[in-house]
Amino acid sequence: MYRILVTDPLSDQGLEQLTQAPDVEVSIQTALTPSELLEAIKEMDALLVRSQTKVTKEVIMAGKQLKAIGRAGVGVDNIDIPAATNNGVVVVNAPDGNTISTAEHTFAMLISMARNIPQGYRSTVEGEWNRKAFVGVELNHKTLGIIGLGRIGTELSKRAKAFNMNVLAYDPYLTEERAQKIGVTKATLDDVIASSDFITVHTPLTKETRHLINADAFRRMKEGVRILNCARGGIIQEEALYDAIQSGKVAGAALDVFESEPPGNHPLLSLPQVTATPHLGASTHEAQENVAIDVAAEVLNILRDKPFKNAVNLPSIPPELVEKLRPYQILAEKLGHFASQTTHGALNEITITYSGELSDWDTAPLTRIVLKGALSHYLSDINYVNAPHLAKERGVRVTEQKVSKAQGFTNLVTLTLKTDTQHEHTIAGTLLNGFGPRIVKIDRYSVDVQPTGHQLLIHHHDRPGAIGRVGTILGERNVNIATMQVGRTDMGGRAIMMLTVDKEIPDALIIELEELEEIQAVTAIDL
Ligand SMILES: NC(=O)c1ccc[n+]([C@@H]2O[C@H](COP(=O)([O-])OP(=O)(O)OC[C@H]3O[C@@H](n4cnc5c(N)ncnc54)[C@H](O)[C@@H]3O)[C@@H](O)[C@H]2O)c1
Ligand SMILES: O=C(O)CC[C@@H](O)C(=O)O
Repeated sequence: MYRILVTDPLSDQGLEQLTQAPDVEVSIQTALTPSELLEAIKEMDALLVRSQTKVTKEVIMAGKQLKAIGRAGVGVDNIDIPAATNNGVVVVNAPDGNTISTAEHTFAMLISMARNIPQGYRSTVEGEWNRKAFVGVELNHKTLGIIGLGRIGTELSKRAKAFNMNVLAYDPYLTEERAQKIGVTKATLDDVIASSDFITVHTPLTKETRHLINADAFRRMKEGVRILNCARGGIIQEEALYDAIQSGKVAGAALDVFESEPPGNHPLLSLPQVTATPHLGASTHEAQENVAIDVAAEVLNILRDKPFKNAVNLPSIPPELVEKLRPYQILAEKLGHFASQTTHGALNEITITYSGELSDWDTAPLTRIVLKGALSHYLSDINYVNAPHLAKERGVRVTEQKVSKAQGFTNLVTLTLKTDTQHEHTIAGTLLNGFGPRIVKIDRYSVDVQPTGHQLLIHHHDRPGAIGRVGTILGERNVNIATMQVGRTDMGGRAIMMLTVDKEIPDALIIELEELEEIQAVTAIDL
């Protein structure tokens, strides 16, 4: 039974798929204090939040069973992503469901700011009829500068164009081709700052975007510019905005978000030029239903070990690549596990070489799987999310190589592992069309081993009777040999046996085998 904690209000439709799932127990506890949250998270497999719950490192550490955090919305700045990654917790969001609502909200704020609708409303309900005080400006032919042309920025640009506005867009990832397709002018940040009548930000809050709009930026803006922030508090420096409004440089500001929420008695709210909403961008029935349904489905997929798409702390993989890589996942996992059980000493370095058809693909997801397997012998809490991080933290150098030729195979994955004892160990595997994964090389020896079940890797001297003696001892101990492979470098030299046996080999039997004169080392492997 999976236990899911929901700590912010989520739409009923989203929750329904959780409450009706036979393998899920849902606990809805909104408005928890930080210490109550630390207690409530203890036994939980997943946590679902919107933007109110602060998912700190302490919360993540307290969630000993935690596997997934779902954010019903886009921004994940209320979640400590590095802490989640380090603890192997997948963070997923619902990036698409509230795009239209937030773009519409931004546009609503843009028009209402241009026409002083909130101010006019307030004055009218207070009994005044002041038509002179609220003369506005048209949007027609004005320039809207959009900083961050992602999902919301793009939707907003369509609405602005419908109102005959010129749209300038700055986004470091915006290509000329995409700008043309959307029908906006690709601009530099300086251009947007200096040439716009309205400036709106639609970026995430990052190191680069924190205080992107600061006193210096306001100095370079047009007189009478109007500013919007329906993205994240902190992108605009609030004191600088206050000063720019007071000086007359900025004619109006429409804010849905603040550096600290709720903003309380914020100086900006005392200015008549400022209109504000309480983080309402995504607050429509449609958006809340969309994001809750999306994120609940994603979290269920994670818990049930099914594919999921919107992970924030895992690289996103295009669907066509997921399909291509899927058959290789088992091979990668088996090779990693094999390596973890047959490498002796502390791992210093692992090189993963992808050859043949694999050399043309993005193999980073396979590398995560190999690493998870290869380090699983040393680290109990390792998973796909934290494997690269834990490898780095342990000082394991990871290198990925691509080689077009695959030594006679269509594809080949080769792991070369080096330990602190200067021991170097190589394992190579391939995916045989129709037959699944095979280990085809162990150090210098060519083999053909199906990586499954209980196996014995025996290093021995190539002498008559060695194989027979191993077989006799196993037979006497009632261990049936299912398959056997022998490899040697040269006649009478070093050799290996790879046996698949029908049951787990006890330690005492390994010691007994190692006592045979021809045997150098015996390793039991479970795959
Ligand atoms: N007010 C709300 O209720 C509400 C609702 C939804 C989303 N949001 C916020 O709106 C923002 C945008 O959401 P989205 O879904 O469009 O995200 P998105 O990821 O689709 O778009 C963000 C864009 O910002 C660009 N960007 C990143 N760094 C930049 C920089 N330094 N300068 C310029 N551009 C930069 C990215 O390239 C990307 O195109 C996020 O901060 C999100 O949290 C707020
Ligand atoms: O949960 C909300 O309503 C806010 C969502 C919004 O800020 C987001 O980033 O998706």
